[in-house]
Amino acid sequence: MSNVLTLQEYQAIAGSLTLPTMAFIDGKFRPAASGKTFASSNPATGEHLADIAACAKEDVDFAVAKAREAFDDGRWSKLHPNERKEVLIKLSKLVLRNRHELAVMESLDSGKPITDCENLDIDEFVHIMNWHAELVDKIYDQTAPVGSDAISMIVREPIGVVGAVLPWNFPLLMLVWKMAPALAAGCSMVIKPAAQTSLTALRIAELASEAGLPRGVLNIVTGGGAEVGEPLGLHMDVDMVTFTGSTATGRRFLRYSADSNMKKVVLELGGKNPCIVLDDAENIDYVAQQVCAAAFWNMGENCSAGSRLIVQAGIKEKLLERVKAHAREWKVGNPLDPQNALGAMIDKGHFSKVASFLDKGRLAGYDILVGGDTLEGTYIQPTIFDGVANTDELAREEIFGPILSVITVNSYEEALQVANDTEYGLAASVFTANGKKAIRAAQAIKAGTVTVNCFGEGDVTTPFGGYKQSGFGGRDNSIHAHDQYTELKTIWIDLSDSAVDGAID
Ligand SMILES: NC(=O)C1=CN([C@@H]2O[C@H](COP(=O)(O)OP(=O)(O)OC[C@H]3O[C@@H](n4cnc5c(N)ncnc54)[C@H](O)[C@@H]3O)[C@@H](O)[C@H]2O)C=CC1
Ligand code: BAL
Repeated sequence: MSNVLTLQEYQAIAGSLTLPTMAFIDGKFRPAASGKTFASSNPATGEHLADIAACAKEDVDFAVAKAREAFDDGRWSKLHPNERKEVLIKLSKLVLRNRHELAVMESLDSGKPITDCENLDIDEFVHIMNWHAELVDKIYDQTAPVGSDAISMIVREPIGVVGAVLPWNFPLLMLVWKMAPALAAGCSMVIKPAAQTSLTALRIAELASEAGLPRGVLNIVTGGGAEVGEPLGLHMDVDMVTFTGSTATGRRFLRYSADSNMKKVVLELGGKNPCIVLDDAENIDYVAQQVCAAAFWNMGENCSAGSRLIVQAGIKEKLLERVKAHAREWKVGNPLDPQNALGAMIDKGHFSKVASFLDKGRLAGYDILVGGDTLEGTYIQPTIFDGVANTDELAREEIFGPILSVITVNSYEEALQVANDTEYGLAASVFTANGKKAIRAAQAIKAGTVTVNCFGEGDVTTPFGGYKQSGFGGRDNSIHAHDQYTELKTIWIDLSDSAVDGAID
């Protein structure tokens, strides 16, 4: 069932929103200790949205202290799993009750199209939250096969205080990817949303409190990367940091960890993902739709965007004809208008970066099959460049915009070689009617997720993360995500007759 309203209804909601502006620490909205704020604006219109607390190290220290206090006294970490589950499911219900408000807030803050905010971000938030909540009272610990003279229990304990540093491209979704498993496992959190997109994280924290999440368990500290992200990464009392964002910033978190308390670090980073279409692919119209979705969905502001189309020469002409037709269906414009599939780029700086790749493509003399221009404001046309070599800058850099580079290959083997010729390894898609080739390709491609005859990222049941410089230390989603917010402990109990208190009369 679609939950989408009309443009007029969304505009009315936008006009009546009360936007959160303060950090959320120890169960309360609070200004930054310095009293400073930063301006947050609507990327589609440039209009001022809110002045948000510009937090810094002392706010991070306060939030971590409160998260630690909450963790250590067990108000959440030691609750019966069933009680944690109930609070998180209540949060999901509150999200659904406030869905239109949250969807509009997300769209205004990020430039994302409202239909995606409604049908993807909100629905997935709820689904993922419920899945992890439901998991925690159904999983069991283990015992090891150590013989009859001992019992050896292998138990999982929540890891402690988790710092999460989030990107701006999927504010709600990245929040729940981190927050659902960490909270379900019993951790306390200090979360730093991207400065461009703080609003929905703050509102979720408020709803979580309404759902019964004890104070101090979920803290949202707003502000810049250097001011908030860095002190969180360097903090001596944070047990783990989970990060999604650029590879360059991810690298910093490894250094922060090494320079502080060797906290666990999980990184979900960039991608330059291949979409391989082999000569024997069938249902070309569907393949073309998927190629476009891979390249253009979320304005290409997506770590798993299929930004390299690696096509075998024999099918190229037929495929590109359909790809061009489908690319033109991706309407760009006002994110609040449900007619539009693409909204605005996140900010002027990022818009200029993506636009510079349009210039580079023109200068390089590639064939522009579709688009190639910016539109008034911070909009970029879905663009397809043909004739790109895999060694060219467009095929190597993560552009994070709706630009597809077409690379032609002559064989299956060449397709795989080109697909793997990248520093990244997040995701890949392969289109072929030959099952054996599909499986061999999926095995050969060095990427965390390989989809066959479709584009996608899996779902909450499947781990998401990268090989090579696309990821480090763990995965989002699935039971593996749950596990990474826990420590493994062995408890060995000696039952032998010589054990201290073990003799049986
Ligand atoms: N993998 C992904 O999902 C994402 C990839 N990117 C890529 O990164 C490029 C640059 O975008 P940015 O927003 O600058 O990404 P970024 O990786 O710098 O930002 C992500 C998060 O890290 C924080 N951060 C920034 N500098 C930090 C520092 N020194 N210490 C600690 N935290 C810090 C930011 O405030 C934000 O919360 C994009 O063009 C895109 O290619 C950006 C966002 C998400
Ligand atoms: N596509 C979900 C993860 C990301 O873009 O960062």
